[in-house]
Amino acid sequence: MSERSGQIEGTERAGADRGWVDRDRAGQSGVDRSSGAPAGADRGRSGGQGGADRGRPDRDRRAGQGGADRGRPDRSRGGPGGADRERAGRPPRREHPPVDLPRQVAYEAIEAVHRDDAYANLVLPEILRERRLHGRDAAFATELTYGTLRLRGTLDAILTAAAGRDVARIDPQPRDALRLGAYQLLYTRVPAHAAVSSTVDLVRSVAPGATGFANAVLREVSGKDADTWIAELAPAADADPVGNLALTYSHPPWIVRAFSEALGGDLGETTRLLIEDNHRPSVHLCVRPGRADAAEVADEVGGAPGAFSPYAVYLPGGAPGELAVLADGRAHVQDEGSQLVAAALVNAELDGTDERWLDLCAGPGGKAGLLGALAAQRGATLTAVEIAEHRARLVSQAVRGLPVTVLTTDGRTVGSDPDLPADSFDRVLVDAPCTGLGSLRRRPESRWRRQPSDLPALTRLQRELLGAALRAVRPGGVVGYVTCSPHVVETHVSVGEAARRSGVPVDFVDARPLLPAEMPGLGDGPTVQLWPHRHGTDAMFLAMLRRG
Ligand SMILES: C[S@@+](CC[C@H](N)C(=O)[O-])C[C@H]1O[C@@H](n2cnc3c(N)ncnc32)[C@H](O)[C@@H]1O
Repeated sequence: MSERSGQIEGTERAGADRGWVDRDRAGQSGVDRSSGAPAGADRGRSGGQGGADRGRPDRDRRAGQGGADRGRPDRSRGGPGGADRERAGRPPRREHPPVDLPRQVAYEAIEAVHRDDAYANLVLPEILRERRLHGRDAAFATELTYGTLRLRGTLDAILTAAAGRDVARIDPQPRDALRLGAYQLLYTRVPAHAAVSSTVDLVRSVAPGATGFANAVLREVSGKDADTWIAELAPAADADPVGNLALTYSHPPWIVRAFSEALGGDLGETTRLLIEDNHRPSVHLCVRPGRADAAEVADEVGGAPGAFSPYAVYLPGGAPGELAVLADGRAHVQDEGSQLVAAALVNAELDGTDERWLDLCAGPGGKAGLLGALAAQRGATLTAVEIAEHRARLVSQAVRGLPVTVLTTDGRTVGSDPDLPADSFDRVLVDAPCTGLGSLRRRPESRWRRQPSDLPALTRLQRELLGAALRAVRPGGVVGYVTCSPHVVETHVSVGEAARRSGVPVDFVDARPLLPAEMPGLGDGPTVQLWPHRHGTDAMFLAMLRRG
């Protein structure tokens, strides 16, 4: 038994070469802070959700929908909530056959993601806390939740075949239970009888009428292993390579196509990326320069210094928990790739003044935290702009004690807002709202939620924000354009269009020397694309521009 499978019951899996199962196996609460949503479509995925919101997107809060009235699953089943109901004078729920708690928790998290548009990395820790699930049980619940959500595409194809009808025609509750059951059967070492009987118990408790159906479908699923199902169901690789990869590695075809295009059509490398996307990455800390040293913090938290960023520490488990180093502001949670692209802005050479820095899309404040700490060391100040109020509040918290002014406004108002004068900043970062396709590892459901139809509005915003940045920067100053998406429309096309339309002279700066010298696989320049499978980071894109 491997080190990993020793941590939780029966999760060593079939198909190890596909990297389907989380490697770190611990509860993740490291919310990825490197991406955001456009104004008006802000899904608030990077925090700011109070406990009552159960990790649902902000639009729910704006619509005034409280958690309790959204028909969330009844937490009294098998948990402490039952006694609460009685104390509150409400009738106890009908007793159901007991469902073991880790699977119940995983089911509730998956259901909340699909029914309420919740984010797994926000809603799961909350349910774990409510249900007081810790240690191995919490790790097992996390594994089941993340794995089932990631592999939904493949699982649905298999369930469709096994059920003899499209999963879309199965009611949502038994459908989610079946996904959870099929995941255990095909991708974990949970014994088949345990996977089937626990799932049938679950279905009996949430959709009693579907119990027999679920039993029959799971028995059909259990008749073949994952590889055999995939060989039967995936389109032939030579006739439809994208369709084959999409089904085999559980990504929507449009995302496979986008990755392949960004990787120059190299399907071997695309495959490695898809495999990496199905792993859960470790949580990275950014140790703030001037406040602490990465090697010391690595010792303190039992982690390892990052491979590339001088500020990075890799945490050993999946969850940063209540680390002192986070509480006292010496570090924040941030993917190493995000650290590298923020630091690259500061590494670019400048002639003349170097005092006024601008972060035009700052919420929730990961890069502003690092830029603010670097500004403090260099005697500069940072203006951090964020359009969404709650995210601007997060920025203010993130930059406490640093020479940073937070403005809650539209970054496109450069030139008309007196706080954002044109031609005046020495360094400007545009960490643009994007599809977030570069951080699918951290958000298991997002590959199914994002749609190609999201692209036009996002790319328009990206171009407008980069145009504003090019107005804000002084002649000779530098602008860093960053996305946590490798989609070429959001990277090369957006940058090219914005530069062309800006009306100011702009030159590309080779971004590669602005990253650590030992970093492999940075391509031909002048832009840089980081990759999970090459660098262990999110797929951050960086273009560095100098205004003439
Ligand atoms: C990718 S996220 C930025 C992540 C951030 N730099 C960090 O490292 O934590 C993009 C942010 O831009 C904000 N945004 C969207 N439209 C904006 C606009 N017109 N002006 C300013 N901010 C905007 C979003 O609300 C979101 O918080």
